[in-house]
Amino acid sequence: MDTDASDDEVPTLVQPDTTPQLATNQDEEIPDLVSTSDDAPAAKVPITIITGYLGAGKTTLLNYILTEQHGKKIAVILNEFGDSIDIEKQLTVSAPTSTSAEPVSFVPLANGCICCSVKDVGVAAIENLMEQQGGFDYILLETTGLADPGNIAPIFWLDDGLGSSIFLDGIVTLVDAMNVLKSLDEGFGDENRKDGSEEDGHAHGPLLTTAHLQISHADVILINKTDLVSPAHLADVVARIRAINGLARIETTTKAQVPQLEGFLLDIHAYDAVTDADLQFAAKGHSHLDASISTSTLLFPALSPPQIQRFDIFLRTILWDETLPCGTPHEPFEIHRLKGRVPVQGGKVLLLQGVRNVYDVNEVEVEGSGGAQEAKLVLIGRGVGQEGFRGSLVACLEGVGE
Ligand SMILES: Nc1nc2c(ncn2[C@@H]2O[C@H](COP(=O)(O)OP(=O)(O)OP(=O)(O)O)[C@@H](O)[C@H]2O)c(=O)[nH]1
Ligand SMILES: [Zn+2]
Repeated sequence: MDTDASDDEVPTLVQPDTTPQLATNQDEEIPDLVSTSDDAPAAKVPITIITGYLGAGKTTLLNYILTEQHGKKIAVILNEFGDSIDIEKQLTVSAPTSTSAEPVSFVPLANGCICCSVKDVGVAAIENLMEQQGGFDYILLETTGLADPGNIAPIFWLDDGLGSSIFLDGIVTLVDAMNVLKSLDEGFGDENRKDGSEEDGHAHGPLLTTAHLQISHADVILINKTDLVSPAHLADVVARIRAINGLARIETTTKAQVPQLEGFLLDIHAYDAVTDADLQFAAKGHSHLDASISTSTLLFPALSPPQIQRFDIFLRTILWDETLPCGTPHEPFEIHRLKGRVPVQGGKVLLLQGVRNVYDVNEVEVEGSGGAQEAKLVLIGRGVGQEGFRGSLVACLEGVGE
């Protein structure tokens, strides 16, 4: 992809397979295991994607963040026009000031922030905007209510080698406490809704809705509008959402007022290091509370050095081919998010991150007894709770089929 910031074209949304970043299934090479120890280039601007079903409170959250004292100069980017509320309304009255092919409007906001709107978001488009307006510390991208973050996140989750001036910090999903269970069960008015019958004529199991996609990909989930529901209903909502996404941090809010911005919503670095704390919510095994999407955790012993390659084959096959390798029969599945910490005998740990078919493995040195710890691999998606995952992993690590 051309990342030249002077490029006049605003790129359209690109899929992982057209973007030379990290490891994708178009790049059949085994990704290098790279150390994270080398110096991170300074002054990269974090981008947080804010997603959520229609009316969940995305704009309310943006306004809250912008009016809080955060000491940051924030650029807000909306990837749609034509909503009648607050920020969106201002957009329609401002004149385009950009030289890019798509109309872009800037609106000054409180705290020296700006707001702009791009029809098609892309890294080069955003880098352009930053260059024109200058000096921003943070970018918030509000997606449309029916957006699938699994299509958006890989665009911003870029290889360091591309030298981008922005990096994906995290995905925040707003959920409407009153309506979310209905959205999960019915997917009303939902363009991403997938039920049993698909083009290939196979049944793919229970209904998958936009609400599922937005929850399964999230790093932070705000269950908003708690003033409209009873404590019992709220408890049901929390349990259902935790069953879908065992990795995200969950907070309940009214008017999207989070207790803390820094380190909770902003600057969370959800796509770099994987800490034990990041994996603490994901219980052993998996839950059946939601029929469509679940979180499943695989625990296994530290790898021996020759098993690193075998483990990578396992990862590549489940993420790129959506099949279980090493001779394991399985039902259809799809993986939305993956995180893991996998110790290797001798004191290294593999830190794993994945979104859809894009993944990254970082090998880091650890102090002390890294090799003695148990490995933990957390998968979020459809069909990830099936027993075959464990058998396939064990068979691959044993070298079956080599
Ligand atoms: N009762 C209640 N209303 C809320 C809460 N948070 C937001 N709202 C209201 O819900 C409505 C929708 O909120 P928005 O912030 O516009 O939601 P959105 O996700 O940006 O909506 P779209 O952009 O249309 O998808 C507005 O009228 C808000 O004032 C809350 O916690 N409780
Ligand atoms: Zn909105």
